Amino acid sequence: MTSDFTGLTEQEAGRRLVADGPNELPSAGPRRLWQIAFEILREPMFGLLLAGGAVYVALGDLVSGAVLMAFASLSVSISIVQEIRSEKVLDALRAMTSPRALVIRDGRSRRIPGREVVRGDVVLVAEGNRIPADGVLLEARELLVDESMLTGESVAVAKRARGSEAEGEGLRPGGDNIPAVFSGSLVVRGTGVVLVLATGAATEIGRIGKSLASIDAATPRLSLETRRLVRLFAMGGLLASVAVIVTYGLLRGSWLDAALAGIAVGMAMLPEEFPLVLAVFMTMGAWRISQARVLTRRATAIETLGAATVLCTDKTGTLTRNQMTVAACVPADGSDRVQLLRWAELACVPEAFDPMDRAIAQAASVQPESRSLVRGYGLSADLLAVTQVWRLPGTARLAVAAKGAPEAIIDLCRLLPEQARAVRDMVESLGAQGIRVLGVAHGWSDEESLPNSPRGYSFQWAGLVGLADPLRPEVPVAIAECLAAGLRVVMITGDHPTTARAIAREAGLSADTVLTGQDLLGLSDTELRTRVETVGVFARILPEQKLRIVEALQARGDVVAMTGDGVNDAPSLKRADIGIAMGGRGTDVAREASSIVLLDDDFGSVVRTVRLGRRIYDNLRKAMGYIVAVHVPIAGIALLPLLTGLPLILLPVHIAFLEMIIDPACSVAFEAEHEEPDVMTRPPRAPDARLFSPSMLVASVLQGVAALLVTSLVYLLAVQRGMPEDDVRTLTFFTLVLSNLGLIVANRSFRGHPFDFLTGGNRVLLGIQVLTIAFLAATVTIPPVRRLFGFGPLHLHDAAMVALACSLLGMTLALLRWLGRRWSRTGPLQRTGRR
Ligand SMILES: Nc1ncnc2c1ncn2[C@@H]1O[C@H](COP(=O)(O)OP(=O)(O)OP(=O)(O)O)[C@@H](O)[C@H]1O
Ligand SMILES: [Cu+]
Repeated sequence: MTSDFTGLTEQEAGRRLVADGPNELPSAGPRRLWQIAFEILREPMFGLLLAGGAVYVALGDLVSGAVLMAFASLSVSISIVQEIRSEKVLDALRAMTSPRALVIRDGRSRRIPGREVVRGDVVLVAEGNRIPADGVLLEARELLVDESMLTGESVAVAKRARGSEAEGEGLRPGGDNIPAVFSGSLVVRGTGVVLVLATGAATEIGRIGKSLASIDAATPRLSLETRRLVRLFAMGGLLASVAVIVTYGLLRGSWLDAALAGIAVGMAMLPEEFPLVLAVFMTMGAWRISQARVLTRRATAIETLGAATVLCTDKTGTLTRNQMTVAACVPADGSDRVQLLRWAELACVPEAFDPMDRAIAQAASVQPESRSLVRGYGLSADLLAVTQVWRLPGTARLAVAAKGAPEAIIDLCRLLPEQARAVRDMVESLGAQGIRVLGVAHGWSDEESLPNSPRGYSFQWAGLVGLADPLRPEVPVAIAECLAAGLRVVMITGDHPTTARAIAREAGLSADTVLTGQDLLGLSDTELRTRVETVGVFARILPEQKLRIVEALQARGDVVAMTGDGVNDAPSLKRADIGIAMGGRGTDVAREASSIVLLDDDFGSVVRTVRLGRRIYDNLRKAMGYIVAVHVPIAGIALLPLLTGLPLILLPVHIAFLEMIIDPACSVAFEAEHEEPDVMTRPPRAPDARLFSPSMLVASVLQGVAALLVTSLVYLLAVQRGMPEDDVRTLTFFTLVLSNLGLIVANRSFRGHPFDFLTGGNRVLLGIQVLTIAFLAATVTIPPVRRLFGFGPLHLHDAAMVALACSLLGMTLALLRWLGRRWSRTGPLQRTGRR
């Protein structure tokens, strides 16, 4: 049918694309620069920096005021650059999720992004597609479309081809049997050829102004958890800062100094890094995953992936290549291979792109003839067979051909028990070699009485056709990796149990227990729940039954990842904790129901994504742990002088300096951290494990307290030795900055070597460490900078003291790490998921 249309030329299409604009709905779109800037300027940290600057100016210290302003604008610029980068990433991902359209241009069919469809394009639509634009139907074959998106009416409507050139213009959605289709509606069944009349905002859906949401950027659980913690810290910071201003003002009388001290405390305790880190990790994570040719449609997927305990995978196309060849033919008695293949070919949908049909057409190598299709019967839940009725040249009667699951064809042919047994034996022996077996039947019919079901014809057995579909080469390794990572892999297929088992064995799955769709019917939900624990292969499963399997697994506490591609898979993909759609083979419906799309349908990508998901989650925890830890000594050193009446150390400039290290360290440096050696050998994280678990908070606070103790020790010793205030500040601040670097190192790896960034393990981190030390050196060697920070000279024995203190801290942190690891090996941290 496609050969009847030539469509537009590429040049013409290009011209129209420029003239009419892309086929997109005006959406919220990417945020503009000023919006990003405005959001950043609303951050309380920026307000504190400004207030600090104002107080310095009021004190007559213009230089410090200006420096604080400079820090403020620097941190705003960094944030803006970061945000623009994330916008770009999200934009690129959005473009990839936009549905594709199969158009005919220059007489050839080509798959293009939906946004490039133009007026006048000829688009082929099939079951599972979203209609990319408004248009009139040139052809329609059993076409049924769901227009609920536009009409709110949930019953799918039938469509027909237009009767004349004039028909089709000005039609509105809704109403049965009209020859027009509309952008955003969904093909539920059948196929059609659409001539596009309107695109983008000119479509019906564009006029309503609805948008097809593509990426859902929400991270409910993580962001909720983070928001709660931020609120807690912010309240604490606010209270502390007010308390400081009041007590300082009352005790020492100088209210401007009091304000500076209060602002410093506020800055020290403000947890502005949490949301920053979450945003950076989620966008960078989506980007990293897209590098593995996998698209995340929901940011939550990254989080959930690491917790998955069961992976339900389909067989054809995911574990196997979906490249079929006819590997065996068993014709009926008195017939031959040529006749069998000829009937098998007649049982195929014309111009099919189903690999089975293609393989059969190729093996049959039929000559073109002037046959015409009279009627077709598709696969249905109660009859796994496809039947076609043809008018052939030279015969008055109609030829009927059917092919499908052998049981279904046996049923259609009403074979005698012993004949049926012989067929089943043959199916078993072919299936045991991993070959998919189809039964073929043929018959003749008289014109007048075409029945509503294939069962209404009288069929003769034609034989069996075996199709080989080899395993993808990467599958056994990928499956072994999943198993090592504590991820049980279960096959769910529509194929025959014997074939399914053979392929499962080859892939390295446990195939000892096979449950069929028939068995499933006889099981109650409770029985199924106990059975799913041991079943490795589900065979002859109807897509609708997948939902029951997913629910049974979830009822046992499993976190289920599940692959799928068909329209009927959508409910189970949606229900699964992580729905994985095939980007190449999959329908738009399946994609929209999934949280992850594999762009090249490669099973190996699932494993790579699990691995990345675990790494991202690990790094997120490390970053969050570091942020908690580092604020303890900063807040402590800001408050200590106020409690003891000793000289003040930290002014807003110092906090700004510290934040300049902390921000990039916790976001980009931790994000770039490489994976733990055991990412894929440890069991999945418990599904209810919190990002901020009490044990993690305790560990971080302990680290922070260690840093605070060491820094206070230096501070108190310096005071006690009667050093001038500037010298005390220098010593203390140096210790604080170096402890900060120590805390980064201590948190960057759970198990790996903490110092391997020195050898190139994490360049970003190395850069940050080097810059920090350089800047620190500048604060004592360049006199104006030194004055700005209120530092004295750093003598050799002072430096030795700092070094000593820092080594002490290093040892304490190493001890804490060791203790933490021991505890996590034996203690409650070692969770293996509910099983
Ligand atoms: N185009 C077709 N022509 C004839 N029979 C078909 C066709 N498609 C499917 N069948 C029959 O229906 C059965 C179930 O098909 P279904 O598409 O549900 O799963 P599958 O392709 O076998 O495997 P998987 O679920 O792993 O993708 C097939 O095993 C086959 O016997
Ligand atoms: Cu901070």
